[in-house]
Amino acid sequence: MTDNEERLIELKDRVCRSIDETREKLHRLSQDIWSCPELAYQETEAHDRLVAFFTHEHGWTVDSHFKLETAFRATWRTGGDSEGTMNVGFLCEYDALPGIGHACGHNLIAEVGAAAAVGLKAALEGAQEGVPVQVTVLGTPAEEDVGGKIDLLKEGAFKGIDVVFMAHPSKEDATYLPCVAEHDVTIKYHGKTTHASSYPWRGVNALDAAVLCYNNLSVLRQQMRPDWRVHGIIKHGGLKPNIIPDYTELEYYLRTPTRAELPVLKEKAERCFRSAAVATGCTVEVEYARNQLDNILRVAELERLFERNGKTLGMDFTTDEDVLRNESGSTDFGNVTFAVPGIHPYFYIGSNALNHTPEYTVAAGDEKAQFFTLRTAKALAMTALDLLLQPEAMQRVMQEFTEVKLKDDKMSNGV
Ligand SMILES: NCCCC[C@H](NC(=O)CCN)C(=O)O
Repeated sequence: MTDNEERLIELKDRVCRSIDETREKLHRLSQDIWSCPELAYQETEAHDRLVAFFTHEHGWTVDSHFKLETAFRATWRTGGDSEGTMNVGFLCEYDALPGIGHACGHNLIAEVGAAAAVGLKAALEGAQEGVPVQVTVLGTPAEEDVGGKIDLLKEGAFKGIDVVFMAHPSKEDATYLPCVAEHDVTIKYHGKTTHASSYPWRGVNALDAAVLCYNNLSVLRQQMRPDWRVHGIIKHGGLKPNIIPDYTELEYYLRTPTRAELPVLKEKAERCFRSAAVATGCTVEVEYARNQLDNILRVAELERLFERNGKTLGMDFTTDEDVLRNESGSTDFGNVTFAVPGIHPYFYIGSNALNHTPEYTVAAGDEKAQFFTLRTAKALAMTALDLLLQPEAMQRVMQEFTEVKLKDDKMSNGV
């Protein structure tokens, strides 16, 4: 075994020990976020709690309200010249869902990011031979909405970060799950009110348009690729049965495995929106969210390193092809992966509950989740050490990142 390999093992042990030594503070952090669920862009308490956490940990430079009201940044760097310094990013999410609190376990995402960063710092600050590194923690709000990471990308918050890590609670350990491109769209129909019984023929029914729109999209599914998704709600359907609705509103999510396919689905969906207006005589407004979520650009080398570290800690990564191929969601982390190589693995938290259910909310606040959460943080920090101490591994990551980006560019440009 080479000296470097021995050094890597020692530093990985340090990471695990330091995370274990910080487990009480980390658990309190996670519990405080979990017990005060806040919606996208309204995560003020979570922001303040995380800022306080890093402020009280020595050595961090903390920027509160970093480019966004509820985003933050905490940085720590070893000495040495900035030239050779690798900047390793860890992301924290902390937004909850309406009505069901932390049903996606974002309190645990925050804990993983904080734990991995604290663990990596503790391991490196005591290292005899300096490893030039900057550890950057970014608090990224509103993943469940239009994506705070995308806003932060636009504001340059990821500039200078060489590799980025986060992890997401799930019902199993997975180095990767399909994370697809997604865009929110709001459809508004305008009609004309009249008495629904006395002279309905004099009205223009916006609810009819909404129902036709819903049905148009429901039949579109038969002509969609099986891995595309169209799903939504009628947010406003009218005021009273005897008033022909003159305004209705629907919100839909349109999803395709790659960002290149999304325009194709949008064109088909828009025909559904507009034909409902034609059929009823309504006018229609189609409004897309300011941010489109991109699919995750995968870097297999990062996944391989993470899986190897996770297995040494006992993580049991699923091999269920149905899960690995079909159980997809979206995340604004996808947009980050087109700017910075990164991984977004999933981790078991001691429950078989499904994300976005009240049962998952309970599981995300359960003490039982702590072991699995810290184990994942250790695996992330260990993977960062692989890159820091093995430049050839980082070179492989960058080479692969360049290749997959080129391949995506060609697909997006129809080349
Ligand atoms: N613009 C809507 C984004 C919805 C993102 C959401 N993400 C997840 O559920 C992943 C875990 N948070 C989704 O896929 O619906």
